[in-house]
Amino acid sequence: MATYSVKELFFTLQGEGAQAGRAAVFCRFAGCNLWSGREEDRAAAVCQFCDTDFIGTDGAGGGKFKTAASLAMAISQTYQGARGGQKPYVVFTGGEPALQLDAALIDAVHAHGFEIAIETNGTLPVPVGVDWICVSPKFGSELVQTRGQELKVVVPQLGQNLDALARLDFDHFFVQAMDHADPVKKAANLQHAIGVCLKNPRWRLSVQTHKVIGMP
Ligand SMILES: C[S@@+](CC[C@H](N)C(=O)[O-])C[C@H]1O[C@@H](n2cnc3c(N)ncnc32)[C@H](O)[C@@H]1O
Ligand SMILES: Nc1nc2[nH]cc(C(=O)O)c2c(=O)[nH]1
Ligand code: SF4
Ligand SMILES: [Mg+2]
Repeated sequence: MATYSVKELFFTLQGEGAQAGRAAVFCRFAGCNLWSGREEDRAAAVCQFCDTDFIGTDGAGGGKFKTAASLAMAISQTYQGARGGQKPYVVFTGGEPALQLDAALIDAVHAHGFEIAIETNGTLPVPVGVDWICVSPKFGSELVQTRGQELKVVVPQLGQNLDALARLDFDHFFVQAMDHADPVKKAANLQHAIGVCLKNPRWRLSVQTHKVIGMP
C-alpha cells in the first residue's frame, strides 16, 4: 500500500452527530476528491462550503506514514483516555478518508483495541470493518455509500432533496447548519436547520459542539 498522508492527529471530543461528546482520536487525512483545498478553486469545486484545512501533512501529529502499523501506533499513542472500560475510539476524517483508509489500516487499528468511525462524503465505498459510518452527502456528487450508522446532511444545499435522503438505510438522520464566516448567513443556516427538524422529526439537529466548547 502506498504511504498514508495525514494532515493532523489529535485527541478531542467528537463534536457532531450521535456520538457527540465522546472522547476520540481524530485522524485527518490530507486530500479530497470534491475540492483541491485551495481557496482559488473553491468556487468551481463540487463541495464549496468546507470548513477544514486538509492540504499537506504539516499539522500537529501529521506526516507521511509508510505502513499501516506505524500509523496505527501513532493513533494509539495519541489516545489519552482510560484503557479498560469502553474501547478507545478513532474517527477517520479529512479531507476524504475513503481515499486512503484500507483494510490494512482497519486491521492494524482494531488490533490496538480501537472502535473505528469514518466521516465520509459517501462518493467512495467505505471498506468493510469500519464500526461507525457517518455519511455527509454533497449535492452535485454521486452518492455510492448509501448505508451506515448516521447520515449527517449539511443544510441548506441548493437543490438537495432531504425526503429522498431520509429514505436511505441509516440508523440516525441529522441535519447540520452550514457554518459560514458571515454571521448573518451562519444564523440563517441555523434557522433553516432548526426548521427542518421542527417540520419533520425524522431529522435531528447536529450542532458542531466542538466549535462551541473551543476544542479542535
Ligand atoms: C470536513 S468533512 C471531512 C469528511 C468528509 N470529506 C465529508 O465531507 O464528510 C467533516 C464534516 O464536516 C462537515 N462540514 C464541512 N464543512 C462544513 C460547514 N461549513 N458547516 C458545517 N459542516 C461542515 C462535512 O459535511 C462533514 O460532515
Ligand atoms: N471535535 C471535532 N469533531 C468533529 N466531528 C467531525 C469532524 C470533522 O472534521 O470530520 C470534527 C472535528 O474536526 N472536530
Ligand atoms: S467533501 Fe468533505 S473534506 Fe471534501 S471539501 Fe467537502 S466537506 Fe471538505
Ligand atoms: Mg471538522
